[in-house]
Amino acid sequence: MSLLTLDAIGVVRNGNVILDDVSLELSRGEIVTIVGPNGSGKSTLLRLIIGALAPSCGRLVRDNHLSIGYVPQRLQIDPTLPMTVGRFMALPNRHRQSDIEAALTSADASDLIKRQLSALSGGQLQKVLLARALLERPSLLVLDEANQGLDHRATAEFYRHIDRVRTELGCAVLMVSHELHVVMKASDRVICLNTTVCCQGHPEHVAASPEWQSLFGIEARDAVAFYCHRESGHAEPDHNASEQGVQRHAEPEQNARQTLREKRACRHAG
Ligand SMILES: Nc1ncnc2c1ncn2[C@@H]1O[C@H](COP(=O)(O)OP(=O)(O)OP(=O)(O)O)[C@@H](O)[C@H]1O
Repeated sequence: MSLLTLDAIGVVRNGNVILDDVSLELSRGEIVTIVGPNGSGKSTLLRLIIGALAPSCGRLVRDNHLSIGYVPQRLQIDPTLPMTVGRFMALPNRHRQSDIEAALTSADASDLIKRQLSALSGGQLQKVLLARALLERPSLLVLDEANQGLDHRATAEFYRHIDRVRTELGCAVLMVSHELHVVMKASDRVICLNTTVCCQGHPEHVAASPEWQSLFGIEARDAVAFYCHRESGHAEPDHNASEQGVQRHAEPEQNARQTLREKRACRHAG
């Protein structure tokens, strides 16, 4: 059974359609990334999933045992509020000190436990937020641009950590990121959102799809292909989206498929 099912979800705010006809499913153990341009509805979709926002239409079904750990895009901290990282980790639910220390160590943030929250750098704060989200051992970890502020090396370690978390907890991971080439390599499935779901599937196939290229350009495709190729040692990346690897949802693409079928029919006929 899926952890989470969204069926034809729409969100309208102040007369603006922010999400339209969004359907998706999430299962335990998978890492799924939502990509899309600025203002395409990614954070709204995450807020809907964590229950901070109600859909205007459609159906959202959560598994009875679903528990969500959420790492927000940003956290406003009052600089006058005295609050150490250790204290912050114990809110709102109490945890054993040993569990807090283990979570911070696992997020490479053990040296921050006595520091003031308001004095952390952006990258340090993200590590602490991730550690706190994992304390609850969620069945779904939701990350909204959680690698913001991390340098190149810390970002690579961050995604290795997410992969370990997925294995250890068996949870699903749903994340949003603009670091397309890095985040896509770390994902099992990519969902390309632009108010509605344009296409979804295996990262390399999505990056090679026409919908992706019309949103992000050829350069983004090549950056992803190069990165995947270099990291995996695979043979030459396939720039032609395979029909198995990517599900598209745009009308022009249906026309393209039709043309493809016609071409194949011609080839067979010839
Ligand atoms: N309460 C609201 N009322 C009206 N419009 C809103 C509201 N909340 C968000 N929007 C609009 O919805 C659109 C999607 O916003 P959202 O923050 O979900 O996008 P995003 O894909 O996460 O963007 P970014 O990549 O820039 O973080 C934006 O145009 C935003 O201005």
